[in-house]
Amino acid sequence: MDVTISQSRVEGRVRAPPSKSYTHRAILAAGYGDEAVVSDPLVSADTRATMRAVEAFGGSVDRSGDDARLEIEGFDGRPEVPDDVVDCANSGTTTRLVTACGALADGLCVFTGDDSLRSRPQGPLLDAIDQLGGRAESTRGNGQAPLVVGGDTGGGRVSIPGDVSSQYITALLMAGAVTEEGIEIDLETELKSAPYVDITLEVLRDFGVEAERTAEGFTVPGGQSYDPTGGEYAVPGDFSSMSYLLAAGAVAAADGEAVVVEGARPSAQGDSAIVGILESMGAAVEWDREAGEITVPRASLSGTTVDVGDTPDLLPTIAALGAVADGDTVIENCEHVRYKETDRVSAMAEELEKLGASVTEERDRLTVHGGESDLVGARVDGRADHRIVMSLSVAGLVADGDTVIEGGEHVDVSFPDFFDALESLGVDVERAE
Ligand SMILES: O=C(O)C1=C[C@@H](OP(=O)(O)O)[C@@H](O)[C@H](O)C1
Ligand SMILES: C=C(OP(=O)(O)O)C(=O)O
Repeated sequence: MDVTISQSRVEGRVRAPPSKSYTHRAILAAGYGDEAVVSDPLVSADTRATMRAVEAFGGSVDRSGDDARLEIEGFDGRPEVPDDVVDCANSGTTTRLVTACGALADGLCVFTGDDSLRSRPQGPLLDAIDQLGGRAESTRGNGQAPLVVGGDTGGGRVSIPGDVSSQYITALLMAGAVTEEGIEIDLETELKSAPYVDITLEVLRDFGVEAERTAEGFTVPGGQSYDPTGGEYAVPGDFSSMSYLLAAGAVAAADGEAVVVEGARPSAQGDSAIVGILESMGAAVEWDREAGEITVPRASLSGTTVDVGDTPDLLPTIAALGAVADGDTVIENCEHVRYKETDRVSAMAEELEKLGASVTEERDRLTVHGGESDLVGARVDGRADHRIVMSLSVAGLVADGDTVIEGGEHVDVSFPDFFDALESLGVDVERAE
């Protein structure tokens, strides 16, 4: 679907969608348990993939009502061998988290997904399962899905790199809790995307599961059960999704007006760093943490330097902001951002250039030379990647004329109502099937 964004001013209140990361974990945690309710979940293409996997392992997910509550019956620590191949669609989180779960099954599970998913790295997780005595293979022998996993793994000690994906650690911690022995994880390198493991530790704690950081990495004792306090788990708002709304306010709020984003209660999400990043670029952001509201008026932005080691999903947003700001915006420590739905470092460099921005791409650094020329509307490729689509939409608010973004439907992965949210803020959005 092509989406056309016209140069627009924005104002008003908008609610952030629930967190994708928390929703995935809560659904799977409920699956590992006996039964639980997940309230305020994100229902999107990616989280539906995790729901399907829980069902494939023998659980059930009741979405009746208005999707405000998921009633989940779990498989109680013993995943069944799925009747069929499990389709993880576009979701890296689903793939990694359910792969470790599949290693507990008494038989073989097959996990696959779309073209993008089947090009993402899974090798270190397969190797870890192998170290635990399970069976884990890539059908093409290239460390990518389709994956065949099983072996009734009982736990143990693994050594794994931390600089490819933190999701491997999350996957092992979640599965390790229901193994006999538990799992000790030794990190071979520095951990990238570390706050996502903090989210995992928070969700595990809320489901009554003990796990912790150690000098070498992480540890989770075995023989535990998943059971949230009061049988219910509430998902907080998503700061990665919020980043587009906040950026929209900073680049395009009407004179004397602001964008107010609701659902912004503090949590373990590293992507709440977007607030400080906007401030460092000159925006007068106000965050009422108790009310969970962030207010952003338009600002004359200037370039900044950001290390995205902890916050890879903010790279596209920061790159779009950099294209509007004056001076250089330097995004450092970003090699792992190349292993996402697409290579987001290249994708943002190439697509922002189509809008007239000047960008220098290096393996581990992206520099956007803002202020050299005004952005001009053009046809850009969303690369079938929700975050590229949403970030280019932010740039489109400022570009002179119309910006046509190909593949707008991919926002369904994490923020299905994204274009409705923009419209509610006053953006002129046209969707062509
Ligand atoms: O665990 C999670 O919920 C996520 C971890 C991050 O991935 P990596 O750990 O692969 O960097 C992030 O990019 C992704 O969107 C969600
Ligand atoms: C990389 C992302 O998700 P996943 O790894 O789950 O595909 C994302 O949402 O930006």
